Amino acid sequence: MSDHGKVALVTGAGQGIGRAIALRLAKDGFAVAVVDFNAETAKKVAEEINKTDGRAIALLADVSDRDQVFAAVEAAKNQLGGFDVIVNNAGIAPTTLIEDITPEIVDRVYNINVKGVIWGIQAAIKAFKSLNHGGKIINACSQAGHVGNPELAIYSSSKFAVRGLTQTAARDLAPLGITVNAYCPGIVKTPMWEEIDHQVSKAAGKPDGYGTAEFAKSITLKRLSEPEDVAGCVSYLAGPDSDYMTGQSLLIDGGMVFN
Ligand SMILES: NC(=O)C1=CN([C@@H]2O[C@H](COP(=O)(O)OP(=O)(O)OC[C@H]3O[C@@H](n4cnc5c(N)ncnc54)[C@H](O)[C@@H]3O)[C@@H](O)[C@H]2O)C=CC1
Ligand SMILES: CC(=O)C(C)=O
Repeated sequence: MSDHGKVALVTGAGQGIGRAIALRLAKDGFAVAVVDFNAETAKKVAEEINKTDGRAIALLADVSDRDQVFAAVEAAKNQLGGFDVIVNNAGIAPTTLIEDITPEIVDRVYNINVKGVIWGIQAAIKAFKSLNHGGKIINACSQAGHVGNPELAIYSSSKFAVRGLTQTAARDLAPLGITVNAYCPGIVKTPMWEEIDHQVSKAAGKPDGYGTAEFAKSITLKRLSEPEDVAGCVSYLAGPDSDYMTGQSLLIDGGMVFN
């Protein structure tokens, strides 16, 4: 309970990695705003936290909509009594073969994965400034933001953008006492990964599981990761032990990519 009394907001927290992060930050002592565009799953995760020792509220927001992100941060600040950490976790990952990419798919992925992070950064700055203190901004990147991933051109490029945003925001926001870092998972067992495996396997004319086996060949630690592996890294980035770190995009991918 090292961060008792602090407030964190996690987007895309209704399932998968975001859910694990919300549960972990609650365990660390944060009051947590569980944000998702799926009201039902967000409510379930908040209830899960409140049933144990934690404190959480569920908020509905589509991160691609700037006004909704600002409203969610404001609601978290008012209802939970502060604002210290934002985790811009929400993202989507449709497979995109280069020749089939359409303007619609580019807009959909960039509106959520890139603009959603920008709106989250801006909304957090506004909240930190109104409270006269700094804070921590944590963005979802990926190993796919370090190396181009096959069949994921638009997704991979969106995560390269998140890495760039993280570095620039770190430089711009340091004078305000705000640190900005990102986490870069490899293959995490979530509904997102299940769908990628299905699409990649189907495109290769193989049964489900083929895509996972292909990607997994490059995992040094020889296992896929659990959402909790990622949540542990985010717990560190949200807590005081990472105070002297900014602009970093931490690989937590079992050794798929080496810097
Ligand atoms: N699963 C994986 O292997 C990896 C995931 N990541 C990143 O981690 C983050 C979380 O991924 P997963 O948990 O696997 O995904 P997921 O698809 O299992 O869960 C994503 C959650 O975000 C929500 N969401 C999606 N679009 C939203 C929007 N516009 N506004 C609000 N909420 C929205 C969904 O409703 C869902 O609850 C993403 O940014 C993803 O790119 C990075 C590397 C690997
Ligand atoms: C989905 C993703 O970000 C991967 C495989 O790194």
